[in-house]
Amino acid sequence: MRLVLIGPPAAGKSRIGKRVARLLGLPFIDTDSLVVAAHGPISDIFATHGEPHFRSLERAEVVKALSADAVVSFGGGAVLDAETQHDLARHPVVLLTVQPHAVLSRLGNGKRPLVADVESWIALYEKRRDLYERLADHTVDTSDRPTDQLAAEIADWARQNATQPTKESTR
Ligand SMILES: Nc1ncnc2c1ncn2[C@@H]1O[C@H](COP(=O)(O)OP(=O)(O)O)[C@@H](O)[C@H]1O
Ligand SMILES: O=C(O)C1=C[C@@H](OP(=O)(O)O)[C@@H](O)[C@H](O)C1
Ligand SMILES: [Mg+2]
Repeated sequence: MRLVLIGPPAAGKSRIGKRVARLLGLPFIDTDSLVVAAHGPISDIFATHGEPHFRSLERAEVVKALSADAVVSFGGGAVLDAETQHDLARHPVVLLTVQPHAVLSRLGNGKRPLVADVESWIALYEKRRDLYERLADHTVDTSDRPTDQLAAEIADWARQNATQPTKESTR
């Protein structure tokens, strides 16, 4: 079984994905963690080489991640890649959303070069919203519920829906 979590920064993809993986007894893969392990901090990559370079490193890790039976949490912008969009048609995709009121307290660590504050987060989300929704098979809002509860709900959805070999015929 494979499950992919997408959504805007601070939606909880990394934290909730890890818990979902544990509940399903699957490995957990976070594409950002793979990029950091191979190339160093994301903010350094953006500062030194720019966003397009980060996106190509990210795409390479997405390809590796999608070849494993695992719960895979993407970085928020991984879905901008056209080939990744195409690849996602073959995988069950859960979109995690979060509302602006819940974002501020989650943006603490300054590790996200594209979202310095809630205003930039809103602008980024508005630009990507249609894309996220188009790619998703199931959507869960994470604004006002504890991560354990959200992870249990997503794991239940996955048990019922994520074992189909393909969803392309339903698109
Ligand atoms: N449901 C939630 N309720 C409260 N805080 C959350 C929730 N989900 C995630 N967080 C917190 O929000 C921050 C961002 O979560 P993270 O998993 O890194 O998001 P993403 O990977 O989508 O950017 C982290 O500090 C995390 O602990
Ligand atoms: O949305 C984006 O473009 C990004 C989201 C980040 O990951 P999270 O969504 O896990 O914060 C990280 O990949 C990078 O800072 C770019
Ligand atoms: Mg993350």
